[in-house]
Amino acid sequence: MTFLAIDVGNTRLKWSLYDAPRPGATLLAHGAEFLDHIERLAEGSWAALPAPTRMLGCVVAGDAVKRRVQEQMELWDVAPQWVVSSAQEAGLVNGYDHPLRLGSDRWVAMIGARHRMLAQGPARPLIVVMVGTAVTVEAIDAEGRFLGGLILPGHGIMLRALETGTAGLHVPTGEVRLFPTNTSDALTSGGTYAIAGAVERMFQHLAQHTGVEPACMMTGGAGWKMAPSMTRPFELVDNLLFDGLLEIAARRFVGAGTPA
Ligand SMILES: Nc1ncnc2c1ncn2[C@@H]1O[C@H](COP(=O)(O)OP(=O)(O)O)[C@@H](O)[C@H]1O
Ligand SMILES: CC(C)(COP(=O)(O)O)[C@@H](O)C(=O)NCCC(=O)O
Ligand SMILES: [K+]
Repeated sequence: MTFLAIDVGNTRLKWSLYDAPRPGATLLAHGAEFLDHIERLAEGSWAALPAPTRMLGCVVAGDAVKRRVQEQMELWDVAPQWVVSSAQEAGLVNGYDHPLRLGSDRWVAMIGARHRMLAQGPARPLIVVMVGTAVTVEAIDAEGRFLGGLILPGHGIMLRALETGTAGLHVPTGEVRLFPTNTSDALTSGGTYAIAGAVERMFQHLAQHTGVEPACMMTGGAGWKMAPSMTRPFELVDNLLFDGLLEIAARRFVGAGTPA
């Protein structure tokens, strides 16, 4: 009983194959492709995989990209299933004005983070930071209620916006510095501290709202870039999205959780 989890963001498709659709399942294979290279999957890294029995994914890159991914999946006899954010799922309550409009990647990452925290100890308020194409900073209270979150441009978008909006900011990538003294360092540090500052602010909001010091988890392709610049203790998790997809899959594919 193999399970394929797919996360299609605005930059890359990430996939993981497990031996079962349940938390703690054994990872059999994994990979990532830029969206331009999706058409390589069926004849490339997916060609030699054991056929997945179940699949669950989340996609925020639009319907055209979703169709391109599903075409590659025709290699196997497995029904594509995509998570849609809902009012509640897997112990989490969605506080968004319109729960369906919340990015499904955000919802799934929060579910993964909440269960990861519960597996480690007692429930606490939780900040979930996802550093991908965009950056999201979510606040969840100790009862599992998603209170709301921030959306910011990621490193790449911030730099491109400054490059296209000005005449004098076409420079190579710099270093993060406390007091940047050249344009490259000023841009790299500005972007990094914009994100770190947003996380710090959300941390304060949640601490004040709940009266308890929140836990903090960070994930996403560019999470490692942020790690040295954070102001609070946090756990850097490889891919919270896959943790979340395993939680949802275990509930959705009931009876399918026992490894073959
Ligand atoms: N090996 C890598 N390939 C692509 N992007 C990377 C890599 N390492 C870090 N990044 C950074 O991560 C961001 C993309 O992260 P990712 O989690 O793939 O985003 P998304 O989920 O939005 O597709 C890019 O903006 C890039 O700056
Ligand atoms: C905020 C996002 C663009 C993040 O995308 P990503 O960086 O993971 O590619 C995505 O979650 C999205 O399109 N959300 C829909 C709007 C919302 O969550 O309010
Ligand atoms: K993402």
